Amino acid sequence: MKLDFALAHRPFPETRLQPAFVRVRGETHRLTDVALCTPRYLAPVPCCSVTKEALREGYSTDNARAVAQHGRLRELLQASGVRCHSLPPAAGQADMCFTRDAAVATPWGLVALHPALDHRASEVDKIAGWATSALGERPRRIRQGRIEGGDVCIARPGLLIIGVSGARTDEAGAAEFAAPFEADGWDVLRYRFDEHFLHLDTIFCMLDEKHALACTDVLDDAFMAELAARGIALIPVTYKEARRLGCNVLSIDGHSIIAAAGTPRVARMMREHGFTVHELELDELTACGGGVHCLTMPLQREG
Ligand SMILES: NC(=[NH2+])NCCC[C@H](N)C(=O)O
Repeated sequence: MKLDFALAHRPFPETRLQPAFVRVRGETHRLTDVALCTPRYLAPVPCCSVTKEALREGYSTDNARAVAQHGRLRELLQASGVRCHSLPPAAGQADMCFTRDAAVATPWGLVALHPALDHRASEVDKIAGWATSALGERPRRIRQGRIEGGDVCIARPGLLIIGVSGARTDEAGAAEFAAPFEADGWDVLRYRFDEHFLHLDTIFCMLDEKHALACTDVLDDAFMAELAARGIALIPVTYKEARRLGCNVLSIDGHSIIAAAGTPRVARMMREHGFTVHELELDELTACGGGVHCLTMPLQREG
């Protein structure tokens, strides 16, 4: 763990006394620490299109099976050299296993976000309290508008992409989150899309600094041109694959990728591009609208 973070660059004086344990400067740098929350209380809340469809098809959560699937994700992360930190699950917090959404690690420490839905917003105090006691890191809090972590992509040092559907993340939330990045000279790209797609990370996900999975039949051409202008090549995922969370993967280090099983064509394309892909059966979780990216809150990446 590096503790020599340049404090002079911190735009938040109130966090100056905190150790810089939580820090991510690029979404695909070597992951060393991640926060997970076991899906003991996972339940299908009909708040996103994928979960609504699962419910229409008769899905109900088998929590023992969900916990076992999640346990294999944890084992794979640990086997990949990633330290896993556990957020205690709580009854009534049906989506809390999707740790990505309530807080995000930035170059300047952890930021507790401002989710749109009540049951997701109630996760934030828990995570902020946990970060303070378990990690010794008091997060900055977003108070304006709405913003959820699935819409935040710290693509690489100097480039932040924020998904703005107006529902889970809106302009005010995006602006407050982006302010320190902009102050530090980062290029901030806002991508506005329809709330049907829930979060940016269901249709766009970085693999390394120059490659991303992208639901190219959904993303608009202007956004794809912006990505191309920044040297990011897109591996095309279809709409149906994206609904199975085929776009929603975790890059361990820019080479090794963890993906939910169920979109073999996407896994094959990633392998053809030279990535090592680990596929995990996670159907209890994907039925509730989240894949590997949503299930992981990176706390620290090298670099
Ligand atoms: N980062 C993500 N895509 N998270 C998925 C969250 C799914 C969860 N059911 C919700 O609607 O909030």
